[in-house]
Amino acid sequence: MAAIVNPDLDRCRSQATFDPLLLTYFIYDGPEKTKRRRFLQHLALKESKKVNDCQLSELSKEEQYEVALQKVTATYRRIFELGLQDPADISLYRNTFIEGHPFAIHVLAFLPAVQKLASEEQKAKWLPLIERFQMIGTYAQTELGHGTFVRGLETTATYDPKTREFIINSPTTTSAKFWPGGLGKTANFVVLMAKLITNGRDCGLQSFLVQIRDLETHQPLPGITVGDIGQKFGFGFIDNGFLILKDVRIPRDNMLMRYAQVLEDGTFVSAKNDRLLYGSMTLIRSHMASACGRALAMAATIATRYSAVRRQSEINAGAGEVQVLDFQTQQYRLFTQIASAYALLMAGEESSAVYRTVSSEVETGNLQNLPILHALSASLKAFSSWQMMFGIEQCRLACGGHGYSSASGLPKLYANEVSACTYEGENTVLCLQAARFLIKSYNAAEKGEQLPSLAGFLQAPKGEKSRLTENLELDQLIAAYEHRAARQVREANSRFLSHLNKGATATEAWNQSSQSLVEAVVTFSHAFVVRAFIEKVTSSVLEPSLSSVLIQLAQLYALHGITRNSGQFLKGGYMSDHQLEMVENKLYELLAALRPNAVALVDAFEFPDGVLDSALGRYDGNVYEELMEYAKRSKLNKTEVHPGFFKYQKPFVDSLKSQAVAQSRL
Ligand SMILES: CCCCCCCCCCCCCCCCCCCCCC(=O)SCCNC(=O)CCNC(=O)[C@H](O)C(C)(C)COP(=O)(O)OP(=O)(O)OC[C@H]1O[C@@H](n2cnc3c(N)ncnc32)[C@H](O)[C@@H]1OP(=O)(O)O
Ligand SMILES: Cc1cc2nc3c(=O)[nH]c(=O)nc-3n(C[C@H](O)[C@H](O)[C@H](O)COP(=O)(O)OP(=O)(O)OC[C@H]3O[C@@H](n4cnc5c(N)ncnc54)[C@H](O)[C@@H]3O)c2cc1C
Repeated sequence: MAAIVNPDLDRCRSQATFDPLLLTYFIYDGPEKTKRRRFLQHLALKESKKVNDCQLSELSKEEQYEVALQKVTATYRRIFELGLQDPADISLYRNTFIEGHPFAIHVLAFLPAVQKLASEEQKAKWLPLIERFQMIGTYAQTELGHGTFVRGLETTATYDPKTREFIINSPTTTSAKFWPGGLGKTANFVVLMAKLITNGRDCGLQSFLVQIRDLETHQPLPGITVGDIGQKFGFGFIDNGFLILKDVRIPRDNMLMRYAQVLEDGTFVSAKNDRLLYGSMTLIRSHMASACGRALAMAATIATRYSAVRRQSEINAGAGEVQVLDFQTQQYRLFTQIASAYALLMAGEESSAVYRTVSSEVETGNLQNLPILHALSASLKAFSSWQMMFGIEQCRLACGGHGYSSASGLPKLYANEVSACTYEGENTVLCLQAARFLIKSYNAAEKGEQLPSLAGFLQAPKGEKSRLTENLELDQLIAAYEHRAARQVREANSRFLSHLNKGATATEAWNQSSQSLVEAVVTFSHAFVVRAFIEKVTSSVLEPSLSSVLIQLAQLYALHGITRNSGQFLKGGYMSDHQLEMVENKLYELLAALRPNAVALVDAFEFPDGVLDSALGRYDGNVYEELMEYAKRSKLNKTEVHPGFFKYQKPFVDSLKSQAVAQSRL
């Protein structure tokens, strides 16, 4: 029997001015893909329940690990049985079946690292085993003492030409590998980043395939000390681990030799470009805007549906309590996050497309656009994970007290997803990487050189004024963001030069201007996202009813950024006070205009309830019933009287009672 839908939520749905199904097609690339998506999600949820129906977030870390392992093995068993081949189908099926699992780094980093860094011969030998999970691996780069500064890694791989082996060592406490996902208990292989030493010479960082556990007994091999790193902020289902290597010998052939090689006599042949070694990091970074957009879309769905169901306080005295979604402050909080989710999803599509283009160029030996890909993937990874982090928290706060309950699904979403600000490169550090590209491009532009299109905005004439009017022209919104970015890059460059002129070395001057550089990179990414959002909406063939709502959403995204950073748009008189006031007024108008469409905008993401895993975000809006059920399931309710009552509480109360009696007798 179909569940009765909460009438407030039902009414919100009926108020929509567009057909959400058309928006779903727009998000997921047409009716065919949407149909397939629904089919796979339905199948995955049904089968997942059969394997184990418990909620991971209700379990201890050890239990989470075990259930996640049970589920991920069942997932892949089914993926093979179903014959799924398309990576998009596989990740959709897996991510619906299970929210997270210990094979994540095997799939996301170990496999791509071998694909990218191994020679053809090595790939032919290892990839079939890796793809069929006969080898399960992780990407072991970070050490206790170094994550960011990769050149500072201390693990050594010393070549012994007599035996044609590398001898791997962790020479110091800080050289222990630390953090790799799946290392603690799951992996039997690692792609290991280590300093290559051959013929007595340090040849810098290289990658090696190292077996760490026996394939049958799973015991660590001789010379290997390995384990889990313990409780974390989130990601309880992944066994991030540590690894210490002592005189571990691997054959010469286990160095991943696509780009650099060590010959049998120990001669080192260097790569055409050392940075190719960082390829799997770039791959993940390039796809992270989409992943962040998805996470924010989940949070926005939960908070928006709940805000349609939740009634509290009156706007007009005596007229009854209103849906909290009717408060302008709530609309501001939530609609700006819905807009951000869409913006990140579109920007993610764009950055994945850039990744595909540049990586196929790299495959043919053309490295010309590698710096562009690095700058874009690094800066967008940082920007989108920061926006997602801030956005999920806004959604959680927008749910009031119930947002603090695990039943809302929001605490675990935040705790898991916030790690994206750190893994694959700490955000600030990645911004500073992108800053190198922007500053170089800026100086090239000053010399009148042609710039790649990504940096083309730096060539815009200075001293322009904004021509944005009440019509909120989309080209003027892009122009405003690109003007702001160009100005921030120029200012950061001036700071850098002024420190140089005062006698600082280049690296000191860079450090003294680094906050300014990071801010410039944030404005650059923001401009990229605004452009990607607007271009995707305007270049797609859409029903007018849908197109007008998406344009409103893109305008809201852009206006929100202007009001939050108004100082930067006012600088140099680019925008006038009058324009800024107009922007604020228009933003408030857009909130009211989007109100009838809010629920449809999040419904269109089509997150199944089983994926949202939230009492507040249920499609049927039966929030209160589910919250009560959730409370009743609390483990503390298993007994009417907790044993702690007799162990601690009663003796304590009784002791005070007898003391009081004793005192009253004095
Ligand atoms: C459908 C398709 C599906 C596809 C699937 C796709 C996947 C989908 C993904 C979805 C995800 C959701 C699920 C998540 C689950 C959990 C996952 C958790 C995973 C966590 C894994 C990790 O966490 S794993 C460790 C990552 N650990 C770092 O991330 C270290 C940061 N640290 C550095 O990255 C370097 O250390 C740092 C700072 C650059 C300095 O390195 P350094 O000192 O050597 O370099 P310098 O600063 O001197 O720079 C020297 C020159 O190299 C240039 N350059 C530098 N990097 C470059 C590069 N990558 N490419 C090109 N060029 C590069 C630079 O631009 C300079 O160029 P120039 O000189 O011309 O300016
Ligand atoms: C959930 C999770 C999963 C992970 N999975 C893996 C994995 O599978 N494999 C793996 O190898 N690693 C993994 N890591 C490690 C991760 O990649 C690193 O933690 C990350 O790259 C940050 O490096 P760090 O820890 O050394 O931070 P640090 O660099 O020590 O950062 C501390 C502070 O110093 C600042 N800082 C550092 N250097 C600079 C600089 N040059 N300029 C300005 N500021 C600077 C940072 O901005 C930050 O504020 C994982 C981490 C997490 C949290």
